[in-house]
Amino acid sequence: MLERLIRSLEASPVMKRGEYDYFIHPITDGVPLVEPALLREVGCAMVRVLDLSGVDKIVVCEAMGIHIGVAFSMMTDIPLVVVRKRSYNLPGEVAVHQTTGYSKGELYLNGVSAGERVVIIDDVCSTGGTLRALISALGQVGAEIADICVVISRGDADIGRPLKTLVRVDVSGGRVRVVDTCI
Ligand SMILES: O=P(O)(O)OC[C@H]1O[C@H](OP(=O)(O)OP(=O)(O)O)[C@H](O)[C@@H]1O
Ligand SMILES: Nc1nc2[nH]cnc2c(=O)[nH]1
Repeated sequence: MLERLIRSLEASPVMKRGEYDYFIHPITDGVPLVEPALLREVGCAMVRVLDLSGVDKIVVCEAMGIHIGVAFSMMTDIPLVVVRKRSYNLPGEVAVHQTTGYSKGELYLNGVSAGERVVIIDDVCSTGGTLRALISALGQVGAEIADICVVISRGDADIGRPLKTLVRVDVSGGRVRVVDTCI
């Protein structure tokens, strides 16, 4: 089922961001372009693996969660919340710190209330810093996290909760290899 994703990942270029080996792929970077068939394949797989029972909202992070979140929201009719990298100073906004393998910044959550049931989706989990920040922000507003899924995992980050992954990759020697798939 994930043939397009697997084929395109194994053709991904890898570049250095400082010491970090960073792969470049349409789903994780939006470049050179995002094929609708690839986006559909990812969206359909996420619909199959995620537990959506009673879910009120989908939570994604700017920027590379957005296209996946839009596809998933249109397929499931569940509203989408985008966690932003700048503040809107709206009442109840929650700020958390994000650290990745190559960057640091702040994330700002709006639009989720206490008691709401959400799923988190994202393009990739590497150090887990982004997912831990999202989990912390959702905990601070009192939301219930029903499920979490990323398209691609690299490494074995501990996010303190179960994480579903469409494909696991190894990035070494300047290459991406798919080592496991969930379906
Ligand atoms: O597991 P981690 O080490 O946290 O890495 C994963 C995060 O890295 C990327 O986000 P990034 O903040 O680089 O921004 P972008 O989505 O704007 O490219 C990606 O979209 C994930 O959210
Ligand atoms: N595109 C891309 N995004 C990432 N986010 C965390 N690691 C990576 C990576 O290697 N490539």
